[in-house]
Amino acid sequence: MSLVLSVNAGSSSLKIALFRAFPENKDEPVKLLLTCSISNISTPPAEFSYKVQNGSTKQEELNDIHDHESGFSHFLDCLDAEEGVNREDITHVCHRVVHGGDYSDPVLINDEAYTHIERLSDLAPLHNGAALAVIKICLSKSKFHHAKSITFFDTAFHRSIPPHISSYAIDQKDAKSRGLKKYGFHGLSYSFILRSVADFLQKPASSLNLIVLHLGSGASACCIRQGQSLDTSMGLTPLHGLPGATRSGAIDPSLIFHYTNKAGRMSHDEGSAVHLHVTQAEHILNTEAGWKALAGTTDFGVITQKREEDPEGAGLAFDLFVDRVLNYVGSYHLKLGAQVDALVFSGGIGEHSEELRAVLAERIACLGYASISAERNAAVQGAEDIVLDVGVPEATGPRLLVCRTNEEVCSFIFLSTR
Ligand SMILES: Nc1ncnc2c1ncn2[C@@H]1O[C@H](COP(=O)(O)OP(=O)(O)O)[C@@H](O)[C@H]1O
Ligand SMILES: CC(=O)OP(=O)(O)O
Ligand SMILES: [Mg+2]
Repeated sequence: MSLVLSVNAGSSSLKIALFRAFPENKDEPVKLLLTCSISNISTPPAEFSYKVQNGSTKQEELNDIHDHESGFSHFLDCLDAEEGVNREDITHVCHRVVHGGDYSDPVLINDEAYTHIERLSDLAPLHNGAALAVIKICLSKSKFHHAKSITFFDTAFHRSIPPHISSYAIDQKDAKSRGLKKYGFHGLSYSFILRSVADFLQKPASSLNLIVLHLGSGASACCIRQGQSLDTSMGLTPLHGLPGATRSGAIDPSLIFHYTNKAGRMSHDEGSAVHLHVTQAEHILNTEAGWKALAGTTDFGVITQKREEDPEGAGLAFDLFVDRVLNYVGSYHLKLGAQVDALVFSGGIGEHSEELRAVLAERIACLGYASISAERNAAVQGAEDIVLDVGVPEATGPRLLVCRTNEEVCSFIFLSTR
């Protein structure tokens, strides 16, 4: 018997799952033992939830968790108090690492891989550093005696994007020497969704054309053709594409050069302009923009509730998000030659916002997509299924699905099928 820990360091969350595997007996089913989820990780109080399968659940707000490292340490304290679980039995720790550059396969962490991921931290400032902080704890012999740490990269799923889509229209010699191209992210989520939707539709994954919306604190869209990523909305970094909890998403790149910390003033406004260093502008666009800037909250649930009473804040944020999502659905529909099996909603917002699903479904109905069923849409919240159809039962055209994504399981499945 061996225990496998899977860790997903998201921008606002840390999600962890512990599995029991039987490497010596392939017929013995793998068992999920417990899960832990810490959200609002950098805006205390963090929400800590810890659930033992068929056992106890702990849910609390904690002020002493302020980053991924303190969150993971708190999880380990809970794990140590768990009867029947011995940390010594953990043989593998799977880590989701958002930016893997040109790595196409999972990597066993050694000094070289660690340094490589560290170097890529500038390209995923909200993510790679957080994952490395957790990896560092797992590499410490006092914490994990025999465990191997393996990294699974979000970027790997998008290696199939062809050059005319992944290249930027800049000098290709510079672009190639400096690795400046679209990498794309949320790849573990997209590969879990592809596998789950294929099971649900009972079709081979390699035959599916999907438009998938992973809408969470970081939000992206992916165009999947014949089971492979053809395009995705994030780019060189996870900042591009759709706006998120604290990220601006796509902007005119020139905005950076006109941006001052006295919002609205242009650089030619002599005397009053406050010049920001480019890296400060990048920091603001990553951490002070998105819902936080528009509506004063990072919670899309609150935005949804307040959109009528606060049209200039929450209302603007909601409508702007709908507009940006439509940009991608429309263009991906064309890239797939209108041959789409399903549009899939996922991520914290996609899985929980009945309202956003309803508004988006209404807007894309003109392309022949299934009409949304109000009843099925409302029933998503209480359901346990991984994939749900929210279209009306007699619908024709591309299906409307919701998939509860699971990036922790995805890396584990990869490990267990090798
Ligand atoms: N009921 C809800 N309605 C709308 N949005 C929600 C709801 N519940 C959670 N969310 C959104 O989901 C986000 C978290 O998404 P998730 O994919 O779990 O995050 P992360 O990107 O950190 O992995 C929250 O910040 C919140 O905006
Ligand atoms: C890539 C990314 O934005 O990830 P997350 O949504 O987990 O922050
Ligand atoms: Mg996430």
